[in-house]
Amino acid sequence: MKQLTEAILAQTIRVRPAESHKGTYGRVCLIGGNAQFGGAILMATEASVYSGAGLNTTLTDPSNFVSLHARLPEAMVADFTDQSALSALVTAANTVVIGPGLGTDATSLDILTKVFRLVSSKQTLIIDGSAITLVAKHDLALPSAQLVFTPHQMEWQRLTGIKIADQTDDANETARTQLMNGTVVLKSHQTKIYTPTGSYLNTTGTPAQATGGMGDTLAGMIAGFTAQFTNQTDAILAAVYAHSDIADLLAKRQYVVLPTQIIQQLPSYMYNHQHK
Ligand SMILES: NC(=O)C1=CN([C@@H]2O[C@H](COP(=O)(O)OP(=O)(O)OC[C@H]3O[C@@H](n4cnc5c(N)ncnc54)[C@H](OP(=O)(O)O)[C@@H]3O)[C@@H](O)[C@H]2O)[C@@H](O)CC1
Ligand SMILES: Nc1ncnc2c1ncn2[C@@H]1O[C@H](COP(=O)(O)OP(=O)(O)O)[C@@H](O)[C@H]1O
Ligand SMILES: [Mg+2]
Repeated sequence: MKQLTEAILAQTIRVRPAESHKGTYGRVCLIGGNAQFGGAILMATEASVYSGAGLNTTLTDPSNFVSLHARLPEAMVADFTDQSALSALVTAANTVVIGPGLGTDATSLDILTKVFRLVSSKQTLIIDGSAITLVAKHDLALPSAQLVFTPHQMEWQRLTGIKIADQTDDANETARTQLMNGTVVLKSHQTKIYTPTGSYLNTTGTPAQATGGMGDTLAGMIAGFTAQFTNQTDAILAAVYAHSDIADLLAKRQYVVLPTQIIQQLPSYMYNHQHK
């Protein structure tokens, strides 16, 4: 297993070409946030916007529209039960993220299965949070997209049946290949990334990060990075490294690091680590 180093940042974060526009930096569609978990999709969306994705649309429960717009006027919104909006927005996206705060009821399952039917092989699909739990519970067939699962250890246990104590590198890599030809970001205090071209250990991170919404934020960062940067594996690795590296920097002076504080740091952090 290779160790992730700071080199992944400059390798991935390019200097923006002058001749460009918002479309150059990718379209992200984020789906989640039921009436109870609106904060999760808000944080994922904010992370994608602050990572620099050119156009961001959030499909969520309408009860989240006002809070999302009040915080983040840059994002567009639509009702996640609106079939025609879902179809148009998912189809137009480069990267789709589904699951933060989606919930696991019948409506959530219906939205997830519709999204699985809509995505195609050129799109990156990030499956997080409730969406992982739903795939596991209903044994859903996976679509042909560039798949990225972002489970914590219990979500990985639900998906693969491998108990947390038995989640060794060999077992995880075998489970990944049985599941799909995509990437697994297995989150813990030492996050590991299993990709079709190799496995990586993240070397950044702090217990100051152990707070609700931290994974939702990572899912949004992975969306923002994959939408903008060409090499999808590098984009995922750079997002994982940056998410926890920013937390490490803040934790030098803070007891706890909030997800939204990491998000606030993204534009200056990426400026400092772009390709020279
Ligand atoms: N502000 C919002 O809107 C927020 C909304 N959220 C949304 O809520 C939805 C549910 O997601 P979830 O992760 O909160 O719940 P679930 O899937 O039941 O997993 C928890 C169980 O797993 C266990 N566990 C074991 N190892 C673990 C590990 N390494 N990391 C984490 N857990 C670990 C853990 O063990 P325990 O804590 O009991 O020791 C517990 O039994 C999802 O859509 C998410 O996006 C949240 O993001 C919060 C902020
Ligand atoms: N002790 C820790 N050390 C380093 N990173 C941690 C620690 N605890 C949690 N994290 C990170 O926080 C995130 C938690 O993700 P997740 O459990 O999905 O949160 P949520 O669903 O509440 O947003 C992961 O990126 C994980 O690596
Ligand atoms: Mg989570």
